[in-house]
Amino acid sequence: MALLELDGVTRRYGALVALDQVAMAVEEGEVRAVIGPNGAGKTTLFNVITGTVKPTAGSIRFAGQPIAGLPSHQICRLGLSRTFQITSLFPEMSARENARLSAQARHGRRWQPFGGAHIFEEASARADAALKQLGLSGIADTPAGLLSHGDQRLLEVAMALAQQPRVLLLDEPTQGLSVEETQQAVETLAGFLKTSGMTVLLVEHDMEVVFRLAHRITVLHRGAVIADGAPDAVQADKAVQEAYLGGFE
Ligand SMILES: Nc1ncnc2c1ncn2[C@@H]1O[C@H](COP(=O)(O)OP(=O)(O)OP(=O)(O)O)[C@@H](O)[C@H]1O
Repeated sequence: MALLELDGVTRRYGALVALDQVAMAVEEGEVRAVIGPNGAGKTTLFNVITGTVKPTAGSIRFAGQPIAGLPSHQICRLGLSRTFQITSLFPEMSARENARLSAQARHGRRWQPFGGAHIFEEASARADAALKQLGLSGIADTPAGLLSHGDQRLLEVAMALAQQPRVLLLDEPTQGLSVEETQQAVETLAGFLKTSGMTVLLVEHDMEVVFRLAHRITVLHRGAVIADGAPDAVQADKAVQEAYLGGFE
C-alpha cells in the first residue's frame, strides 16, 4: 500500500479546473517531485493534500486513512508536514527556537500545569535533532534573520522535520537562492534524504534540483497529470516537452 494515495482529486474555482482528476501514489521512502509550467496546479495540489484547500472531489489516503477535507492541523498531527514558498521564520528568534516552536505546533497540547517543562524539553530535543540532520547545529543559537538565505531555507525544512512527519512536503526549497547557494542547499538536502529515507513530495521549478533529488516525477499540466515515472522517462516524454515548450533546460 502506498503511504500517500490520491485518486480523482479535483479542485474547481468556478469554471476553472485547477486540479483535474489527479491520481498518484507515493511509496514510503520515495522522493517524488511534482513539476509543471506556471499555473499547472502544483501549489493547489499541496494545499489540497495538507488541508488548507478542500478538494471539490476525489479521495486522498494517508497510510490508508482518508484525509481529504480534514482541517490542516489534524492532517499535520497525522504526520504530514510542509514548508512554504514564502519564508515563515521568526527572524529575531534563534534557529533552535524556531524549530522548537514548530515541533510544539504539531505535538503541543493545551496548557498543562505539571507537564510544561517536559513538553518543552521534548520539543527542544526534536528541534536539535532536526537541526543536526540539516547540518545546522553550528548555527542553532543564531537569530534566524541573520542566517544566510541558504541556511534559512534549510531551517524551514528543519522546522517541518522537527514535527517528526511521515511525509515531508517541500514547496520550492531553493526558491530565491543564488546558483551557489542552491548547489550547497541541494547537496545538504540530498545527504539528509539519503540517510533519513524520508518520504518527500517536492514542488520545484529548478530542473537541476528535481533531477538531483527525485526518484520519480509527476508532471501536471492545466491541472491534469500528463506524465508520471522515472526522471529519465519523464524527460524523454513528448507531451512533457510540449507542455514546457522547448523542453528542459
Ligand atoms: N484561490 C483561488 N481562486 C481562483 N483561482 C485559483 C486560486 N488558487 C489557484 N487558482 C488558479 O488555479 C490554477 C493553478 O494554480 P496553482 O497556484 O496551483 O499553480 P502552480 O502550478 O502552483 O503555479 P506556479 O508554478 O506559478 O506557482 C491557476 O490557474 C490559478 O490561477
